[in-house]
Amino acid sequence: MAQTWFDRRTHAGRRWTVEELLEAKRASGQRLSVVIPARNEAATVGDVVGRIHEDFVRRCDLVDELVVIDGESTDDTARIAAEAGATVHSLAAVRPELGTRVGKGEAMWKAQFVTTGDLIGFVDADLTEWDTHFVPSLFGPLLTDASVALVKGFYERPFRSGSTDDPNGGGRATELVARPLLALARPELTAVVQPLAGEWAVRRSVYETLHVPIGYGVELAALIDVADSLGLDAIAQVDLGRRAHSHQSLHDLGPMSVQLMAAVFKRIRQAVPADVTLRQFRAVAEGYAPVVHDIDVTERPPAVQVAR
Ligand SMILES: O=c1ccn([C@@H]2O[C@H](COP(=O)(O)OP(=O)(O)O[C@H]3O[C@H](CO)[C@@H](O)[C@H](O)[C@H]3O)[C@@H](O)[C@H]2O)c(=O)[nH]1
Ligand SMILES: O=C(O)[C@H](O)COP(=O)(O)O
Repeated sequence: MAQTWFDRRTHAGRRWTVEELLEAKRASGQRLSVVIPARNEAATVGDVVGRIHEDFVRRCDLVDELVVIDGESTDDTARIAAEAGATVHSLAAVRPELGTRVGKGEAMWKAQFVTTGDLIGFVDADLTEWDTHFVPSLFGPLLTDASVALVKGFYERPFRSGSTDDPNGGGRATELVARPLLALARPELTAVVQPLAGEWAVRRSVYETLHVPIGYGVELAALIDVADSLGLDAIAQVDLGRRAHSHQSLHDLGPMSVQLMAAVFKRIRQAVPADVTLRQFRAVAEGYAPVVHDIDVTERPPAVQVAR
């Protein structure tokens, strides 16, 4: 099943020219939004926003809205993103009556209330090696095939830190958590090459029906829920080439992994507490110092169920 899907639904990047996609967009009358969730990404957000703005907002009208959801950054992320051409919304200012949780998924959920595109594409703000063709490549299957609801990007993932430069060493949470979880819980999704890719696109009409984990479970949840509700064939994947990002520390991937596991557990009807405590240990001179994380694994309801 997984291999059959892979053969049918895997596309080369740059398969469609921008002109072809502009034509498909005009013919279908659809509007496109690009959403960039960003929390303390002052070092990279200007490059990500600026280059997308230049290629697809200023030079042509492929992208109708370029939006950054600023997740309570304490650095200059919001100012830099606005200067580079994005419309910037602070997480807390979007539908404040709904409250605010800090997390990537929260930003992507709230993005639904400040965008209008029929198609929504997500791009991470911490990219250090990437290309603007990511954007048309992700929208290509949605603009050209009405049966596709969600498109995942995939790519080579180097791991670069200090003197380490391993061309395929990136994606620690992907390899140690997401892939094994899918192998156990949803084997039909194991042909998704990068299940955690932050670069993906979805039809609003589908996204607004999904429950959205407030943290890093957002990608796994969307994959599973779209496969369950619309079938595997509603998902496509596109080869984006190479992508590098700023790496989190191993210990910071612990809380992320709890959120990934919680999203999958909930989808196999395994009970999960609303708040999870993760306890890590650091060796110090006097012994071992515990580092305790309280992790929010709640989910937001489908946007269609939220009163406007
Ligand atoms: O509270 C947060 C945390 C992160 N982000 C942004 O989300 C993106 C990805 O976050 P990051 O912390 O860099 O995650 P990664 O370590 O890159 O995690 C990978 O794996 C995650 C789990 O699936 C995915 O959500 C990510 O997109 C994917 O890049 C970046 O633009 C962040 O600024 C927020 O907007 N709010
Ligand atoms: O997607 C992942 O697995 C996490 O973002 C970690 O990626 P990294 O190991 O390349 O930092």
